[in-house]
Amino acid sequence: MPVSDTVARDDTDAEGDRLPINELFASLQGEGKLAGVPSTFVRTSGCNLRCWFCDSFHTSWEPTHAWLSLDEIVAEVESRSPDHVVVTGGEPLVHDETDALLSALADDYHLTVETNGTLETDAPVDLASVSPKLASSTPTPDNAPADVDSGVWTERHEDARVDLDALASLVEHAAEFQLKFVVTGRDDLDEIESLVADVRGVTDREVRDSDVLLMPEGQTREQLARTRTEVADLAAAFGYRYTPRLHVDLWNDAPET
Ligand SMILES: C[S@@+](CC[C@H](N)C(=O)[O-])C[C@H]1O[C@@H](n2cnc3c(N)ncnc32)[C@H](O)[C@@H]1O
Ligand SMILES: Nc1nc2[nH]cc(C(=O)O)c2c(=O)[nH]1
Ligand code: SF4
Ligand SMILES: [Mg+2]
Repeated sequence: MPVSDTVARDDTDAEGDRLPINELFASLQGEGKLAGVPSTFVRTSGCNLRCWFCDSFHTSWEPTHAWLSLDEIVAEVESRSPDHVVVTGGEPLVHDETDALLSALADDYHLTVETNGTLETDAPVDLASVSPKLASSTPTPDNAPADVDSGVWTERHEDARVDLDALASLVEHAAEFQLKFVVTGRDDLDEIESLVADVRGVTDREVRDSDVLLMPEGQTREQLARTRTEVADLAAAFGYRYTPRLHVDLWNDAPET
């Protein structure tokens, strides 16, 4: 089961702003331009979307978490050795307190934010890792995770999954950015081309083809083995960058990897 379904920590009694934390661990960045870089991951719980394929089920469809104060989160980050921190989720930007966490870490760490691109932030970010969601991510009664009534979420997800203003803001705000698309097959490429053109149309910042990353859909080694060669071939054909999912290859996306 990718990401933690039980939470090792208790809710805090400490004073101050808090965030719902599903897991916090050191690993290697598995995805994107910084793949392979030792990084501490802070995974918040809660999301405004419901991708059918979400590899973090216990932060979206069925959130589990402990509430930790920002001071406790910073202390847990400081107790680990990486100088890169990845704030992810769930969708980290649904929580106002995420901005305060980023500000508290900014002087001492390289900060990546993994976001679905529907929300903005004013906080310091070194790499905005933006993963806009395509039509192929939308949950239906057939593909949604078991025991979930997807009817409501089909419409809510479809309505919310692309926000060009938020995408422009994220691309302009961070020191660096990447647009990291989850690709399920050739049919996704027309929408990616159209969305990249739309983003280029709403920002003055240059969006190079090398800022566009194609990532194969797959939560397990077996699933990835079925998708990655086609996605790599599509990246080569369209001139975009391919990103592996190293944590799936190496650890089969076990919790805290
Ligand atoms: C769990 S999400 C959390 C951050 C944010 N909610 C988002 O979607 O970007 C982290 C990354 O995993 C990707 N992802 C989620 N499920 C996936 C899957 N089944 N296959 C490939 N990538 C996936 C997301 O697109 C995103 O880039
Ligand atoms: N190793 C590793 N790299 C990652 N890069 C982005 C991740 C995420 O869940 O946001 C992730 C993750 O869960 N594990
Ligand atoms: S936006 Fe991210 S966390 Fe939310 S459901 Fe999709 S992949 Fe999961
Ligand atoms: Mg992950």
